[in-house]
Amino acid sequence: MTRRLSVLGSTGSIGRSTLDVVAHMGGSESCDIVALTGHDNIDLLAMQAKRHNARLAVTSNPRRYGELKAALAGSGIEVGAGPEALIEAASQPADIVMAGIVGIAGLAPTLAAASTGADIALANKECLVCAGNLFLVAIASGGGRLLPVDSEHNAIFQVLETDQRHAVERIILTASGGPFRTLSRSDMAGVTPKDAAAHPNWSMGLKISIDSASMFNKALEMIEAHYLFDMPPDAIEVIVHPQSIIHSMVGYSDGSVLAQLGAPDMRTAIGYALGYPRRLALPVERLDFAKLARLDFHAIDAERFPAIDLARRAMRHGHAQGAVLNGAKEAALDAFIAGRIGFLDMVDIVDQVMDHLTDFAEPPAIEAVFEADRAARDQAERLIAAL
Ligand SMILES: NC(=O)C1=CN([C@@H]2O[C@H](COP(=O)(O)OP(=O)(O)OC[C@H]3O[C@@H](n4cnc5c(N)ncnc54)[C@H](OP(=O)(O)O)[C@@H]3O)[C@@H](O)[C@H]2O)C=CC1
Ligand SMILES: CC(=O)[C@@H](O)[C@H](O)COP(=O)(O)O
Ligand SMILES: [Mn+2]
Repeated sequence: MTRRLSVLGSTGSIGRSTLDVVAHMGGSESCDIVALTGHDNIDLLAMQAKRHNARLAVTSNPRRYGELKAALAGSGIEVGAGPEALIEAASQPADIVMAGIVGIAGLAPTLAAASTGADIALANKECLVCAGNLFLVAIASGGGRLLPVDSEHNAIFQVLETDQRHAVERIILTASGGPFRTLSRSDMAGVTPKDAAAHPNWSMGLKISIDSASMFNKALEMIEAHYLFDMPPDAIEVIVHPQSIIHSMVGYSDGSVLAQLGAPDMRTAIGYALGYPRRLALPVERLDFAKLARLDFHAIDAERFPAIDLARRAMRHGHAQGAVLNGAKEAALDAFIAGRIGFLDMVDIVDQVMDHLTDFAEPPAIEAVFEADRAARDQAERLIAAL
């Protein structure tokens, strides 16, 4: 089967893995590439567009238009730049759109893609974290399917029996624990962005890697699961599983727990979404259980990883509190990467911003999400400046 595919964020970790899956499709499975988008990595974007014979290549950074145009001159590939061109790329008729842009920057183009009725392969977790109900309504009114790509949510999607939804008691998200799984809180105070980006199991973009170290990644994933699977906050558990082999689990009313396992390679989750409901043949490592020998599990230490409690607070509060948490987190993460604040300052800042901004209503439209995001960033910036 040939499907028309657009990749938002094709130059990133998810985008590159997506195109690798496409390149390995065989038999009757293939994709025609409609649009590819990147931001600053113009050389790679142009190379991908040529290699995959894309119809359109767009950089969301308007200052890079000339470079992209020059790189694709004579190729016959249409070129665009800037936020409007990004929305236009996302709105092109396609059967499936991979949402692989990092951060809230992925929200507007993914919503635009959803409204065309395309299936959305959702890697970008911030869409649901910041605009949960709004995003689900956009998917429902567009008529396309929402296919989770985040490895934990993809795992749950794989083991959630649709006709047994009434019997689901809990979902259990696994967390690797990141590079600081065993570090004391006082030692975490001195870590650098490079230390924090060194994920033990997964090769990913810089921001999600650092979020894994602070467990803000898991916090975002709890909120993502809350909306995606319509689960109350108390039915969403997190367990540390250092090997990242079990990607997540679903617990049923008869005591059964179903899990999805696999090597830590995003191509499995991406391939599951691109091929759904069929399974593709993929060149990922096969698990050798004799070599693995054991799988470990530990409770989360909430004192060392307070981001988990912030996620529960955001879910219980509802409304725009996911956007507040994420906006403050994105501002604090940028400040940490820039060397302006320490690792532990990030969670303190988000905590304080969430305490301060509690009055936003349920966002009726994307503008209200951006308003909450902006307020959270402004408040976070004030706290960062005062440190
Ligand atoms: N990487 C992974 O394994 C996983 C990622 N995710 C989620 O998927 C998303 C993407 O993550 P990942 O691939 O690691 O991130 P990367 O940083 O590797 O890639 C991000 C992509 O977004 C583009 N981009 C950056 N800034 C902007 C902007 N302001 N506007 C539009 N596009 C922009 C980048 O372009 P350029 O590089 O050209 O500047 C790049 O194509 C995140 O939400 C992450 O949480 C979820 C599960 C696993
Ligand atoms: C691959 C993926 O989905 C990441 O979100 C991954 O889960 C990060 O691992 P931890 O956040 O559990 O360290
Ligand atoms: Mn994940």
